[in-house]
Amino acid sequence: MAAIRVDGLCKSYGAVRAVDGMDLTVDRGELFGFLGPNGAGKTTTIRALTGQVRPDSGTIRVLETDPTVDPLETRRRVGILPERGSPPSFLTPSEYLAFVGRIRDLEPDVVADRTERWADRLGFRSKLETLHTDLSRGQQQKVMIAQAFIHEPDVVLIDEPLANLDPLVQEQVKRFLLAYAADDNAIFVSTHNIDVAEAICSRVGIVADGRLVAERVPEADDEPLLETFLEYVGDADPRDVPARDRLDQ
Ligand SMILES: Nc1ncnc2c1ncn2[C@@H]1O[C@H](COP(=O)(O)OP(=O)(O)OP(=O)(O)O)[C@@H](O)[C@H]1O
Repeated sequence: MAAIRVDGLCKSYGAVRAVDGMDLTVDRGELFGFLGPNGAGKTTTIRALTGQVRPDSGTIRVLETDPTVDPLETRRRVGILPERGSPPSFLTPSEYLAFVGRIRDLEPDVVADRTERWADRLGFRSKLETLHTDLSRGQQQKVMIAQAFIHEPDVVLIDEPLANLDPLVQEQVKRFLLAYAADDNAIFVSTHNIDVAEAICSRVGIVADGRLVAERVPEADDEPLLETFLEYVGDADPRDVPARDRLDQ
């Protein structure tokens, strides 16, 4: 049974067809890249996968649960790293991760143990008792990565995983994501960074105008992903459009 299955998903906002007949499947063990230009429908699809957006039509199953029927159960079982998410400014990483652990039904000593492991892995141990408001954007992103994985979910949905991280931490996070997916979990990574997709994803779906227009296995394909991307998406080079510079939202 697929970890994520989407069939014929459609969602419009007024006259804008944000998602228009999306079909995709992600199996356990896969690090699936959802690659598309600005406005292609990536975030709307992720929001539908987590039950935050109600589709107009189509079916979705995440770990065999329908997020439109049971969004709370879906959110309990998956990890979510939203693109613009940031931890509450008035809490410290320790307090926030303890809070997330409680919501996820984890024992306090398990949360404390995992908090320390994540703080060591991503290098924010010295900031565990500092209010988020006094942390840099990259340090906050590390805390957000920790909260997405703290309950060791079978499926993790990530919007732009490496935004705001320095190159060393990017490398650590890439390695972690690869190992985590290989351990019979499914990771769904939405990005418009073609280098990230090519470097870490076992399979890449190219999304344009609200639907999947091509799928590639970077390791097995001769054609560079950039070529395929341009073939389907036009002549905008996604390397020219870093997330923080986008103006269209
Ligand atoms: N709440 C909303 N109300 C109206 N239109 C919306 C809303 N959310 C998204 N859209 C529109 O739907 C389309 C798809 O948006 P979406 O955010 O899903 O794209 P995306 O692929 O995530 O883009 P980006 O890479 O820029 O984040 C866009 O045209 C966008 O303007």
